[in-house]
Amino acid sequence: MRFATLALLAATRAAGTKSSLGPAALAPQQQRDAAIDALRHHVNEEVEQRHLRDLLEDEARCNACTAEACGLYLDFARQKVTVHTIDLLINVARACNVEEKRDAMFRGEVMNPTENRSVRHVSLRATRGDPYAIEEAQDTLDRVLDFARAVRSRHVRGSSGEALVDVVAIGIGGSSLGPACVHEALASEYASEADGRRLRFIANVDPVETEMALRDLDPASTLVIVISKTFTTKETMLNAALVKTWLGEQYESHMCAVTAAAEKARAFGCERIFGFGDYVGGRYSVWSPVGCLPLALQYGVRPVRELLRGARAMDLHFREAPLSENLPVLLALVGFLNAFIYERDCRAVLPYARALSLFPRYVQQLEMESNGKGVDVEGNALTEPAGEVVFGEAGTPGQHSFYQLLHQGLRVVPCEFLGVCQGDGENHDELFRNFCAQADALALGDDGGGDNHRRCPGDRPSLSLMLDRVDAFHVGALLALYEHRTAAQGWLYGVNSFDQFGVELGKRLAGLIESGDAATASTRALLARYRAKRVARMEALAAGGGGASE
Ligand SMILES: O=P(O)(O)OC[C@H]1O[C@](O)(CO)[C@@H](O)[C@@H]1O
Repeated sequence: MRFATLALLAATRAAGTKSSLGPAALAPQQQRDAAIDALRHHVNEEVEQRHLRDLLEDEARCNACTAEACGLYLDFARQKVTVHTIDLLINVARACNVEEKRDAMFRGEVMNPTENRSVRHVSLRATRGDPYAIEEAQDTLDRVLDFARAVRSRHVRGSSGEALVDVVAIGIGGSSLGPACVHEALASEYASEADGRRLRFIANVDPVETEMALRDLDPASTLVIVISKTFTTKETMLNAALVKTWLGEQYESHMCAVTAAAEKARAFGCERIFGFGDYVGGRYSVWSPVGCLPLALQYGVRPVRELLRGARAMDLHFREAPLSENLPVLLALVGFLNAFIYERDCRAVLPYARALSLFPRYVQQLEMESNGKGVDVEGNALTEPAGEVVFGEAGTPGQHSFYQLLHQGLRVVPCEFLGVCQGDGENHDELFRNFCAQADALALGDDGGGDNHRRCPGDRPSLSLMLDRVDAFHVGALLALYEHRTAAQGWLYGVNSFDQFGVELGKRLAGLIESGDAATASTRALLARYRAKRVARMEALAAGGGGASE
């Protein structure tokens, strides 16, 4: 356990009772340090040594470790907490001004100081009367939905006069992961709304991705959406250029753009443009035309409205529920406890629902790009790491793969299990049994009948989150829950969750390589080999061979 602020704790104790140095008497940083030290001390003395097997026997404690909102039910009884730990965690949230920061975010204050931006994705799912609604965003949504209606009713035609039916969405990072995750989530429940339409995503600059996405699509009946907030992202621009060529000379009527840089989109050849403000970060943009346009084209207006309604319901809950019942805050506190106090570097997100199979990837960007920071919001080096390595996959296949490490490895990986109530038949029942059983197995463990090879130590923390069903409303609520959790956990860490300068360096070095100025001898050698192999392949082709045995 790290004790970066032990000195302050010692000073606090030396100065007398807790109340003599209570929160009100301390500066903000000291309040935070004191609250964290109190939590650390309690965990160290009263919780860490207690096995989850014992903690789970206390029924009152189990009941205290639940909360519910918007059709999502949280059970964190399998976390290494007592009822008192929850109180101390909430003290940490208060000392970090989580409520004040949340309110400032909703008011539209600058929450991203390094880029001098407000953070207003909540306004995208507001209704017109909400105090934090933005008229321009509401107008854009209306335009998006009108356009989707027109396309779906076959009134929008391509250059040859055919109606545009299938959609290819080109974008990367936040301009892809959210929309793709929701698309996958809705595919089964809203199959009849899709009515045979196809929605494909192209993110990776690997040309195989484009080839696979376009395979069996007809350019004459395909609408292409180039999604890029900046309209400068190299991968997206290269993929868009490839697809533009595939569309042929009359590409204009087949293309539209979603961007905050309309001029650049126009220069690329897109006339139909749906914008959004720079107050919406890429990874928080699924509620803008970034997500609403492809999803409304695929599933129609109603599911998109439901998605926004679910997210808005979570916004209201986040704004109004007391901290002890507030789902995003509780998730953030549990995450912080595991990462910061118990020093667990990884976290697994494990949906027991095929529909949520892209959710771990979505959360991965959301959290790792938001909270994977090395300095605090003022630029001071952090003394303890922020952010966790997030990974995961859907359903029982993981149990036959990486769960081995979860059960017996010495690395403890806190898990988040997502289960769904709705679902029929023996297979779904089995899925749900596994959702429950894995959480218990991790917590309880087993002595393996005295055989060390078979022994599972247990005492591995997890939480269980249950959705009533995977429909657009609950998916909206779920994504908004994780967005707010990410922001709240960022405030606990003290970082700016809304910039991402770390991703720039790799882009710059790729640019240097392009201009013949590779940064290291190792890279120069890799490039030389790459080029030599290409030359050999060309020579083999010219000589009539396939180059297969080069
Ligand atoms: O929408 P854009 O500007 O193409 O950016 C795509 C993604 O690239 C990133 O900036 C990271 O490189 C993400 O934050 C963003 O979601």
